[in-house]
Amino acid sequence: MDSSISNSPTSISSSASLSIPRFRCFDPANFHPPTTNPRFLRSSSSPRLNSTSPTINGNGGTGISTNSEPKIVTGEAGFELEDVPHLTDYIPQLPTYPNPLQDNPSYSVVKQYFVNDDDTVVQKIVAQKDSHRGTHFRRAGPRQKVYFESDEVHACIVTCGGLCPGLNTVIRELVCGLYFMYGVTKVIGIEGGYRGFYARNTVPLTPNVVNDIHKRGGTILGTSRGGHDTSKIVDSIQDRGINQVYIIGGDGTQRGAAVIFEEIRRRGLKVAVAGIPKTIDNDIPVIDKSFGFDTAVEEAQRAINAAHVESESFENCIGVVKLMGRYSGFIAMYATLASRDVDCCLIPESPFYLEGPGGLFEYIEKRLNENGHMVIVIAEGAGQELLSESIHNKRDASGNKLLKDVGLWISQKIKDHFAKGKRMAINLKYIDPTYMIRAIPSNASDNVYCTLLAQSAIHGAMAGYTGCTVGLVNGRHTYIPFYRITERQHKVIITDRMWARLLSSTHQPSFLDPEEITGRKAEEESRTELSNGEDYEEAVVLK
Ligand SMILES: Nc1ncnc2c1ncn2[C@@H]1O[C@H](COP(=O)(O)OP(=O)(O)O)[C@@H](O)[C@H]1O
Ligand SMILES: O=P(O)(O)OC[C@H]1O[C@](O)(COP(=O)(O)O)[C@@H](O)[C@@H]1O
Ligand SMILES: [Mg+2]
Repeated sequence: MDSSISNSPTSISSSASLSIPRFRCFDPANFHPPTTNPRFLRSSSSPRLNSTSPTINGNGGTGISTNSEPKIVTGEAGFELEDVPHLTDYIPQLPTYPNPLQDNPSYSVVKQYFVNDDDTVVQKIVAQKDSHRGTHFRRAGPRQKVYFESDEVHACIVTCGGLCPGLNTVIRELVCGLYFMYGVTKVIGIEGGYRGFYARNTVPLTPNVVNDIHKRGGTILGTSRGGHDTSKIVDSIQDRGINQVYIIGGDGTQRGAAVIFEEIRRRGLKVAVAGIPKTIDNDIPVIDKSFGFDTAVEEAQRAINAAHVESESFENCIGVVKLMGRYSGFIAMYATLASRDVDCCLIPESPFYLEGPGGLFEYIEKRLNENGHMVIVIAEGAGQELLSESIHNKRDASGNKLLKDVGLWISQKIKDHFAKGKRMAINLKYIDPTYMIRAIPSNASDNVYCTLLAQSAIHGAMAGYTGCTVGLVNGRHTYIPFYRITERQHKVIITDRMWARLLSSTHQPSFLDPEEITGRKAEEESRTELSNGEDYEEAVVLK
């Protein structure tokens, strides 16, 4: 990267200081969407960047964009930056201040502490000789200039959706990071999720208050589903004089954060909105892995171990463990791979069947005959189509489909099958640790991860970035536009090598006939081509 190029938001707000950057602006006339992805369709008729903007930042210092269409900047060799919104996109001429970190004794020893404003992180790291450089995200980290003075900041933190190990650590590190890195003392907690903005009191958060909370599971702020009333939430933000909003939650929460950001932008408020993605299911795309996931997988080992001990101790015994995973089976897959005691892992992405050749019952009988016991791990969203006769259309307050209890269902089906005609006398021990794996404090490595996520969010908000979430991409912290992580779910790809590793470790049947496998491979391949390798990339990030 040419170091003489200045693309900082500061240089943008003073158009006189603009230098010629090597990034080309988006040119709709020459742009051919590589995919049917809605973000491209949405913006195909209108420039995503001010066409006079020569920099990778904000509004380019030349005009105010009136909506928040994706900010895509293209460059040489297929380089594409999916940039995030900046406060200067809709509030020009914002003053900047030197980053107080430069006077912080702890950080003064760091050689190059501030991140270059034009640093980006590539999404697809496996490349071939002639590969296009592909999608990039803005690198997270502290900037030399900030858009808030320390005593001007009034931050709030909210946690939404289901629990996940590490929520308290993120809260702690947001409070401590704001306080110790940027001298921000006004931080409040919004209680009980989104509805807390307008229906509950707030709690003042100081380093003292949050000092020990990372040792506890859950969230000290409470959480909820539903209750997202955008205008009431933004009214509350405005009335309370909040100017930095830190929102910790999953895909639903980030969708909510995106509309809050749009409303804030519409009202022209100097309020930075930063998301921190939370999902125990690891179902958020783009990012390497969500915080708390490792902790959950580790805790799941205890349940699997118990199932193994039980099943080993009784004749023809089957231990069944149900784990979380509504639409994505990552917890079940990783817990299975880690344990080595699991004989069969069933996930939502891999349809299975019970009866007949190649079915689950046949496999169970075979394993019991060979080994006298077996362990089955089932993700809560697996096999829901088999329960269809009893499927209802109930949804939770956030609109998520309520699942039937597949653990109980499959346990009963197995019992009935072997009881029928006295086929085989079996024992079955069903363990449902569902909430136990998410209600615990995060482990050491998740704690460090949470710290970095919180700090990235703070650096971004202080630097004026908004309307984005922080996320680890190929081991680097980045700022990712909201739409990018809410547009689809991250799922296990069963034609990928990781699932093959699982099949070869458990020796379970794939439950797919060869024709189906070929069909699925072709489907995955065409999806990979269409999306310029993004799905493939998503599938491999956890390898
Ligand atoms: N499309 C949406 N628009 C606005 N708010 C949403 C949307 N989807 C979910 N939310 C809100 O986000 C919060 C959390 O969503 P939920 O799906 O329960 O959990 P998660 O964020 O973990 O996926 C809820 O308060 C819900 O009302
Ligand atoms: O019973 P609850 O609290 O709705 O949570 C159950 C759901 O929460 C999850 O753990 C995670 O879901 P979210 O990421 O949407 O919070 C799912 O696996 C599970 O279906
Ligand atoms: Mg969700």
